Amino acid sequence: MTDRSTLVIGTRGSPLALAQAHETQRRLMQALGVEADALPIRIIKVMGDAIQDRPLSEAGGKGLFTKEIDVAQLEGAVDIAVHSAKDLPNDLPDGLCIAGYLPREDVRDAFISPLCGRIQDLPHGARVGSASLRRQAMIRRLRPDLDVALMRGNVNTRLAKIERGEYGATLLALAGLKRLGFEHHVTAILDTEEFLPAVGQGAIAVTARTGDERARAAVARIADEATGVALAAERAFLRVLDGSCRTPIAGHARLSGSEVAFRGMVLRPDGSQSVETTATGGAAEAGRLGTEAGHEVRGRIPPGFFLA
Ligand SMILES: NCc1[nH]cc(CCC(=O)O)c1CC(=O)O
Repeated sequence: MTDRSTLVIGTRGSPLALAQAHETQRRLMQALGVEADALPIRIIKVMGDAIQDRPLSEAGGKGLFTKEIDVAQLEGAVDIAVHSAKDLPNDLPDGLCIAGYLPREDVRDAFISPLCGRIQDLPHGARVGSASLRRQAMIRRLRPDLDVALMRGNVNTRLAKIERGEYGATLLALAGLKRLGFEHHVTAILDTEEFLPAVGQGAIAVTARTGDERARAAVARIADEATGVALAAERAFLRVLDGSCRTPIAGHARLSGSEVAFRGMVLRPDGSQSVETTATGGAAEAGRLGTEAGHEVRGRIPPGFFLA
């Protein structure tokens, strides 16, 4: 266990992860009325940042962005950890829990290209880079003629690849671009109607040891209820459908008043087919809503759907 007077924040070392850790630190300083030195940030190296030459879906295993942080947290080297909700596996290891989510950033994807203003206007066969199976399938659905290629690396690296002309366009989460101050790189923001975001996109999850009441109470002070409700629905949907990390899945829940509206989708990797559902229900039932939506979609997936 670390010093009682401090709460050590664990994070990956990518620029976006650090921005998210600093946002968490800032919010905790304000909520708890303490200085930054009471909330030290400790960077932990993770496998997902080391592998840059292949899709992470081929690198094997879940939690490539979280495992080493989980270990540090369970050993007591860090007390809370800051994760992009999107990169958090369905099941946390025993002994860790999501203590809260920060208020969600914009959930939408951004289109970035020096060539044109919209995916629809890209030249025939243009090379579009993305590492996300969901984005690859969605792009192919809109434009089967494009050359959709793997693009790895953190947000900064990907923007550099566009600037060097290695790719004609890419898609990135608007949330990450905003947090890095890179909004000016955005060519167009994609409506959730035509381009459904990933489960958890734009949300930051803060984890703690299940038995660490002090850390959990601190995070509860900065936790956003509406984001928690939306994420309960989205993560429940993912849990039902994600047999593997090779499945293009999208899902987005929104809370208005006490009602949750959810939309979820699975796509064939080549974008030729998709199965989609919408559901609404009470906020208290968000998890069940997502689970039922998942079962409903799963029941309509044709045989061989994912084997494109
Ligand atoms: N998988 C990488 C990742 N994890 C979270 C974000 C962006 C921030 C977010 O969605 O909260 C990104 C980059 C991207 O998809 O553009």
